[in-house]
Amino acid sequence: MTDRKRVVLSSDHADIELRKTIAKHVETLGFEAVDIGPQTSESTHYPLHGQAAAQMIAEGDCELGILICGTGQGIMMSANKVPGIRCGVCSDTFSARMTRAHNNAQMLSMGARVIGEGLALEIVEAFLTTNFEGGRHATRVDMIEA
Ligand SMILES: O=C[C@H](O)[C@H](O)[C@H](O)COP(=O)(O)O
Repeated sequence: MTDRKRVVLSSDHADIELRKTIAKHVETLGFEAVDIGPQTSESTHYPLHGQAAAQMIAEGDCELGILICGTGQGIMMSANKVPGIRCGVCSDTFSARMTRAHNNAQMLSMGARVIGEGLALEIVEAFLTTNFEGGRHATRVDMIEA
């Protein structure tokens, strides 16, 4: 039995090695990494993977999620089609903090062809270690959901 928050990870073929490196980093930060693949770099379709990961959050299997595709855009759009999911694409740590603090995003998306590994790991840490501030931001997030 663990009380660590579960973080689902998925990607398309753009960079499965970056996803695996991030999964290890997620564990070192004290979270449980739930890496749902894919396991090979064979060309695949990002909507499948964005939707599968988002569904795990929507169903309560995981609290947070991290997605990777070439730009972070397509897999983010796919995740955001799942009701109740808020996923932001981030290429900087400020945005990663704010998408948690102000938007209560459960999912972070990044572009493996946009940023390098070092920055990706810092963005992940900023995202996972920031909490939603609530207050006026909760009113706005409720408006998104409505
Ligand atoms: O938003 C979409 C992502 O960037 C995909 O990773 C990208 O479109 C895949 O392109 P390709 O099939 O040329 O590797």
